[in-house]
Amino acid sequence: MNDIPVLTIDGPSGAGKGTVSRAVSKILGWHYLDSGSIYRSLAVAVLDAGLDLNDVAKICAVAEAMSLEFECGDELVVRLNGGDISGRLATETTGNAASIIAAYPEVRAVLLQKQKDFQRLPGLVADGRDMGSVVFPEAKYKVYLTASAEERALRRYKQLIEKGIDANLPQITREIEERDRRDSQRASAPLTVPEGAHYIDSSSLSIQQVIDQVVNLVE
Ligand SMILES: Nc1ncnc2c1ncn2[C@@H]1O[C@H](COP(=O)(O)OP(=O)(O)OP(=O)(O)O)[C@@H](O)[C@H]1O
Ligand SMILES: Nc1ccn([C@@H]2O[C@H](COP(=O)(O)O)[C@@H](O)[C@H]2O)c(=O)n1
Repeated sequence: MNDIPVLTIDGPSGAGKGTVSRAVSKILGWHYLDSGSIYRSLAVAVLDAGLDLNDVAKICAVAEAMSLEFECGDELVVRLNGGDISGRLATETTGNAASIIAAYPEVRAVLLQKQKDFQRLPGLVADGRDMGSVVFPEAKYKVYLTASAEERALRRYKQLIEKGIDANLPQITREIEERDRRDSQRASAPLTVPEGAHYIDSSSLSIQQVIDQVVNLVE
């Protein structure tokens, strides 16, 4: 435990955690941890190595060996072992593989310290599934951000189309529901509303309304 303030924003896929966290971290002048991008980067490394997604020992070895660099500008730039993989992180293939390997407690244990290391002055905004429950349980401010599965699927669909990535709405809805089920039912660090978290349902809120609520919580 130290005195560096942390704001955790947890919630299911497509709830707006990343969008809101990036904006709030800029307003506060705090650092930003997109923990999902760490799991996604590992998924890219594992898929590139042609590993079986059930081979926990080899996945852990890849997680221990991988070097990740993050550059937080307008767009997040992520380098895996020196190579820019930013363009590959947003796909549903990467997200689904990330969700499968994230269920292994051994994998989570390897990635735990890499996430804690982001806690630096003047403060940190951390988004993910277990930020307020496991990685930063002592965080001063906690938010649980959600929205209906239909709304989240629609947001993800529009986001992928805007990025020029081929997308199919019924398939995305199925995948989001499957990911919700896997992330919230796994035994290790499941998606949950952390104790003391401020609950926001953004289904009918604009991005700006959510940002304002979160900033008010801290200020
Ligand atoms: N309140 C909102 N109203 C409308 N669109 C939103 C809202 N919040 C976020 N979005 C849009 O939804 C999409 C998904 O948002 P974002 O990537 O921030 O979600 P996320 O919770 O970080 O998802 P993941 O955990 O899968 O990375 C983005 O295109 C974003 O602009
Ligand atoms: N703290 C976290 C963050 C992410 N995950 C897993 O990674 C998958 C991808 O995350 P996104 O936030 O980028 O969508 C997600 O579905 C989780 O399975 C996690 O377990 N813990």
